[in-house]
Amino acid sequence: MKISNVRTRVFEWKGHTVPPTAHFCSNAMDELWDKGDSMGTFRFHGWTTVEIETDTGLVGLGNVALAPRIAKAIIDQYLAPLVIGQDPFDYEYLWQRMYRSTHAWGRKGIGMAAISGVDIAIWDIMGKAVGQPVFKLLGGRTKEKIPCYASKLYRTDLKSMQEEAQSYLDQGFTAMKMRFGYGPKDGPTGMRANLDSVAAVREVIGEDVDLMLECYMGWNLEYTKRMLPKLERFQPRWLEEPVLADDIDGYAELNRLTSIPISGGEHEFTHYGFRQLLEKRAVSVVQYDTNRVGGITAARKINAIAESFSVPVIPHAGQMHNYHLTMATLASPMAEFFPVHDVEIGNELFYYLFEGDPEPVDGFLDLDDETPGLGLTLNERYFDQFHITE
Ligand SMILES: O=C(O)C(=O)C[C@@H](O)CO
Ligand SMILES: [Mg+2]
Repeated sequence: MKISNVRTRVFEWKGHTVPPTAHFCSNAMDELWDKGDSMGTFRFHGWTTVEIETDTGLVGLGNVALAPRIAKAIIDQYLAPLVIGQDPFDYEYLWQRMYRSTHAWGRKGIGMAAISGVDIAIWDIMGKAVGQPVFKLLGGRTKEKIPCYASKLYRTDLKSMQEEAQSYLDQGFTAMKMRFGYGPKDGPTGMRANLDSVAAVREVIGEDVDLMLECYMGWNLEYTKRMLPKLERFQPRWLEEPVLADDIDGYAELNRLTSIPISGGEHEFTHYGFRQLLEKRAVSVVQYDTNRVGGITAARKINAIAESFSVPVIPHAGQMHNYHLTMATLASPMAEFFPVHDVEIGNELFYYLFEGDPEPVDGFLDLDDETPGLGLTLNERYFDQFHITE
């Protein structure tokens, strides 16, 4: 079997979006004097799809969620010529071919995200070719079902956050993630507002529900050090991405300081990047996203390294490319789940573009043993609400 064609498309949402309010989610722009629309750079309102065809008529579907027009250009100009004419089962060779030939500029960021999209499509083809779900090629079923946590709870008024938290309890979730709205520039008042929001959510969910706290790189080392002792009484499951992804020593320092597990990796790339994070004991929870980190070929290597450090892997974002790895990996105890709702920050856009993701029932997801590949197709129902570039 040979790869005969690589088709990329960019889908940019032009439908209704819910505008985020001020202090919606702390993020890396917050420390600048002119924040402007600070969440602007962190919205995901576009996606690149990668459809890889074979001479046997199979089509594998991959995707990239970062900088979609650039991802498309990289795949069209650089990566497609490297995989066309090749056997998709030579996936390790193809990954190395893409990685090494783009090494001067591709190792991290959008170069690696583009490689991820191609790699995910190749794994989809392999599953379809042998008539097996991808998780069966990765180690098979390590759990009866995948526990998942509801991930939204952006900072709004406390009553709305409490109602939202209650709605996840009502749906059967026993774990959820909330976002902070304030950071170093907001002073003691912001610090108090951050603590009040955690207290408000804890008040509703009690002590027996896992609560994850997301900073999205909107804090700094000094601020985080001051926050950690104040947060300990809420017993969070983890504190996520407190500082910039590049400050690996900062992560390591924080992780040593506190009983709260520090999590990260959503903005890290390849097994080389994660080896560094793990060797430095910088994170207590690994959170790569398969469609950024180097695809399934890189993610499975990271899983093996993390297992050897006894660090759990709980990928960013849920979604099928991550769920298959989570199902096949004992070191992955649960998955993130973005609740389905109107398009807002863009995490939920996946459901408008793709079909096939399992719906959680009582806080658990399952994957079908009979659906070959990743089990994902394009959802044409909303195509008229996207600007589509071939
Ligand atoms: O879900 C996460 O971990 C994210 O970082 C999502 C991002 O949109 C910030 O909330
Ligand atoms: Mg995150």
